[in-house]
Amino acid sequence: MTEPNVRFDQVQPVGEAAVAEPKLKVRDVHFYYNGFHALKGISMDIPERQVTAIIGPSGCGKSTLLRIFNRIYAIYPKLEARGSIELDGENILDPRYSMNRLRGKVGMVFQKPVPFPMTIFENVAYGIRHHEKLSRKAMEERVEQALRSAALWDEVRDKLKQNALGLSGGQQQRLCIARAIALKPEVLLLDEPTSALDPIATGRIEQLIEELKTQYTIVIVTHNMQQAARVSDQTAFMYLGELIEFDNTEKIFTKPGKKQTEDYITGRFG
Ligand SMILES: Nc1ncnc2c1ncn2[C@@H]1O[C@H](COP(=O)(O)OP(=O)(O)OP(=O)(O)O)[C@@H](O)[C@H]1O
Repeated sequence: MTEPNVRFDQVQPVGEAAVAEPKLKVRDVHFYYNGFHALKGISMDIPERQVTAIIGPSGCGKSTLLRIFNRIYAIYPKLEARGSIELDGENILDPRYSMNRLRGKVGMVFQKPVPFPMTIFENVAYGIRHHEKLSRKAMEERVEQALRSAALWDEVRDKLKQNALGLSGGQQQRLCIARAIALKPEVLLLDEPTSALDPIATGRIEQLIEELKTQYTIVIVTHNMQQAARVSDQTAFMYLGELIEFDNTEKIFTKPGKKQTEDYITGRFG
């Protein structure tokens, strides 16, 4: 394993998508799975209250990068991240940045909806209780607000005490989004959030992403290039652990700057 010998403030982010006030500043990030070099010097600026999509062929490191943004890897031994990721100016990879604080600021929704085997209400309330002590009334308001933001309230308002596992796949995924939103995060990470859903449920989630970006900085990993083109403002194309190109989504899909990007979006590989 080689130690990258750089000063992070000297590393320039890739692409035109660099913005004046990024929410997340990623600088020379390397990631190792038990010695396997999975991310190779990623630098990018993720703009606030916009949707940034990460695309690329299977195994290129999309999910690895996304998971670093809330340091999920830290719960596993032998996984190691190098470099820096500043969230509002503070390096979240620094072990002194508390996990609890990070989880409050950066929410995550996974590929397969995984509601807890408890009531719909409790699914949303559970995480809040770990972070805050609210009165019953305040908790009810917070849960309702989260379910409304996730465009699920009207469908579940009369069955909050029913088990969440009885919801459809699309509803379960919106519940997982509500659960993440309930903690009032600033950044929302979505790891292929619609890959287990039918086209109608997918459309609802895409519409929801459009609405949520007025309040949250969203980063989405998707295999579906049409989806990246539809929902995102910026797109990052990765290949073999490297960030090849990062630019406005329209530019990436109409006039990519790199041949590898063009080959990928035109279906020549991947
Ligand atoms: N737990 C792990 N242990 C060892 N290697 C891993 C682990 N997870 C991922 N990798 C490797 O790291 C690289 C990046 O994986 P990652 O899951 O981030 O890719 P991806 O672009 O999200 O792929 P996909 O689109 O197939 O989900 C791959 O080579 C993968 O085999």
